[in-house]
Amino acid sequence: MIEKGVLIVLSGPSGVGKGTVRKELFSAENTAYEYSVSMTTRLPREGEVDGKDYFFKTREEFEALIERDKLLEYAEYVGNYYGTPVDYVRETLDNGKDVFLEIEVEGAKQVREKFPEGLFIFLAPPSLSELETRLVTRGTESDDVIKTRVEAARRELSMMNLYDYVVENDHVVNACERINAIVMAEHLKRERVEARYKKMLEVE
Ligand SMILES: Nc1nc2c(ncn2[C@@H]2O[C@H](COP(=O)(O)OP(=O)(O)O)[C@@H](O)[C@H]2O)c(=O)[nH]1
Ligand SMILES: Nc1ncnc2c1ncn2[C@@H]1O[C@H](COP(=O)(O)OP(=O)(O)O)[C@@H](O)[C@H]1O
Repeated sequence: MIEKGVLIVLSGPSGVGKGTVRKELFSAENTAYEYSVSMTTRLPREGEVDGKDYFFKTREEFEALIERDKLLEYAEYVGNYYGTPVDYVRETLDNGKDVFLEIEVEGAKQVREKFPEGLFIFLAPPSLSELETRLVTRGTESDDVIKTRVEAARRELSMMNLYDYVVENDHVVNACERINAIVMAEHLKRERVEARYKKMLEVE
């Protein structure tokens, strides 16, 4: 029987660097995780590819997916829906591969309820003022929106104790190293290594 993969959920407040850290993790040649491409109703940005960055859907299509129970979780974020395709996640885990989700906190909460055996990692900023600086430097939001995001971040930060681990995103490479170490430790915990070791001894 194949061991099931680990469902890794990376979440945290807007602007903390989730997308940046995720891209860095997946830029490595030998990434051990499968990235679950999300569904969204937001319009593609320049350079974004359907099926690679997101599956771009109309609101009607997205609502039909909700109706048909095709999403592991979904949330409305700044006027658009975002959600995780449940069939892909289940099939990939069943094939023994780790699945990586990079989602906002409301969605992560839903996954926690449906999938408590997941590995929940909260990406935290070094400080609230650094978070604000990152939102400003990203330059994708107006001053008003940034203010709302920082307020929301206060609430979101209080949710970090619901996670298995908190990783500080001081430097992107450090955050990636910490995440990889956590996943490796989780595998050890789940005794996959022991099982493999036993198998090796059987073969020899
Ligand atoms: N709940 C949920 N959130 C998602 C999903 N995919 C992406 N997100 C989050 O949606 C938010 C907005 O994503 P996006 O529009 O790509 O903008 P950006 O990541 O802020 O540049 C981010 O916080 C993502 O982590 C998903 O499938 N479910
Ligand atoms: N460790 C870091 N140090 C400094 N800036 C960072 C770091 N991680 C991300 N950033 C910057 O912060 C901004 C927000 O990052 P982003 O990945 O879009 O956040 P999120 O996906 O959590 O909303 C971007 O301008 C990004 O380049």
